Amino acid sequence: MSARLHEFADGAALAEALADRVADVLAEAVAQRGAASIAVSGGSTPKLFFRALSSRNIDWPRVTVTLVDERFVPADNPRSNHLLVAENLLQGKAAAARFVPLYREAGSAEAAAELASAETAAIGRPFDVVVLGMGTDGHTASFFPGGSRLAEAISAETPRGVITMEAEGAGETRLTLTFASLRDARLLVLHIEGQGKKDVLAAAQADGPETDMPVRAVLRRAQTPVDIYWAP
Ligand SMILES: O=C1O[C@H](COP(=O)(O)O)[C@@H](O)[C@H](O)[C@H]1O
Repeated sequence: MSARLHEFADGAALAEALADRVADVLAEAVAQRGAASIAVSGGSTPKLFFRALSSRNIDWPRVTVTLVDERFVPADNPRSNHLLVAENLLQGKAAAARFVPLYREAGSAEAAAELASAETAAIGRPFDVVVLGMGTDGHTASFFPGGSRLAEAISAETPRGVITMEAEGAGETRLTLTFASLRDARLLVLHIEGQGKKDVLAAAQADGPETDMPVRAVLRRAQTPVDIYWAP
């Protein structure tokens, strides 16, 4: 599947443009279907974008926000993606959105994944918007090279849902939406910043196994063309 590259002078310009684009797609979904959905990533990259999107004038009570992936930690943990979203996206106008977390206080990460699978399935499919990030190791979502369930996570045969992932570079056990949950989003964005990640992207766009750079699964096999948003 082809990708389209959108380049910006800096992260602030990217954040505003991406927020405009995402807000347009969410508003259109609300107008056409009465509801909209977005799955976002964590990490250090999306903060400015989250703040820009939170100020957009859309019908937020009709918007459901969830996460592409999460660490198996409670929402008050500084490494929680839920916390990042709560502090930066679910603010201002966007505080009225419904948020579906992936972490649950369940007995195990597997039990949490089952609960999160059921609740994310109820959001409706496909997602209107998915915003992915990428690590310098070529992971996206929690599809980590060497991950314990990587083959299952990126298989086209694995159903939509949330599964657990353990990997050396991941720190905590992860909860991640499967590839099938992400591949057909109406707007599928890969948001990366910095020359280092542009170089990683170029490597991912070259030949090689998906298991070495799992972002390749999305770049090669997503049903929706990937919109790559990049700033230095
Ligand atoms: O572990 C994660 O990392 C990626 C990339 O994060 P960044 O800090 O390099 O922006 C992120 O997309 C993913 O959601 C997160 O869990």
